[in-house]
Amino acid sequence: MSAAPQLVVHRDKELMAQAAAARLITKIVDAQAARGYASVVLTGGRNGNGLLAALSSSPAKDAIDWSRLDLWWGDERFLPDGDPERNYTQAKEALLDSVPLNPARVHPMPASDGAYEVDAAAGMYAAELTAAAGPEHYQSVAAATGVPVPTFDVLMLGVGPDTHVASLFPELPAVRETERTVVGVHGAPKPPPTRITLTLPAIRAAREVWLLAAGEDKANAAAIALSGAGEVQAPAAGAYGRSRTLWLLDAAAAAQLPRDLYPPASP
Ligand SMILES: O=C(O)[C@H](O)[C@@H](O)[C@H](O)[C@H](O)COP(=O)(O)O
Repeated sequence: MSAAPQLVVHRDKELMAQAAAARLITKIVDAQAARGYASVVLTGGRNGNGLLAALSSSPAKDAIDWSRLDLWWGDERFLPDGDPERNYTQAKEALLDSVPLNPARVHPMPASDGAYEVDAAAGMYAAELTAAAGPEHYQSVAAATGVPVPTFDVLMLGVGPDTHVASLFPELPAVRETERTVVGVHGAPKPPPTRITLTLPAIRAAREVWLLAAGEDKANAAAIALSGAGEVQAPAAGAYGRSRTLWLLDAAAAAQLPRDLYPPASP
């Protein structure tokens, strides 16, 4: 488990998106310089898509070799391919359709109009993750499950007002999962009710986990998750990386943090 979460608070959600995009560009460029490729897990939601849109408009995006970037998803709404509510559809619109990615390295989660119902579809994605976990990933076993997954350089997660991350909602079965890396979700409180999600063991295989929280509707969730709540009651509290856990907030989302947690450099 990484050390205590690091917090960075930005003035507002627009600046948070821009600064997080710049941070991601640098992380990807550094990973590609060090290992020849980078592996990133995207998140759905307004903050996640805001970051992608900010990245799309950044002149520095061309520093990334898009052909050597592996993209995965932390969760997906189990809807037909192309549905505007799918995280993959929204990521394509925000960024992916405007950069020269290698399609073989982009791994959307299965859609509901494919060959599998949601639980089997989740199993297929778990198998795809394991197949991608080559020898250089040998150490990235999703702890507790024993199942190999790729060594993600950065895994990003939006944070819901109820402290959910990916499609891991408080008290539902998926947040308690310790055997599998990807599961189907039924009856999610955030529509649509049927989803696919990485589990906490898979999330924790990432080198770095970045949690994105902007807006006053996230203030209570951030305070709960960062004040020692349990991961079943507050899934965001269980989202941490092997070497770094970074909370990227705006001032509104940080408003209820205990003063001793509020980073000194914040505006
Ligand atoms: O499928 C989804 O909806 C997301 O993956 C979900 O986990 C999202 O990131 C949070 O609900 C925060 O969403 P907002 O950033 O829109 O508040």
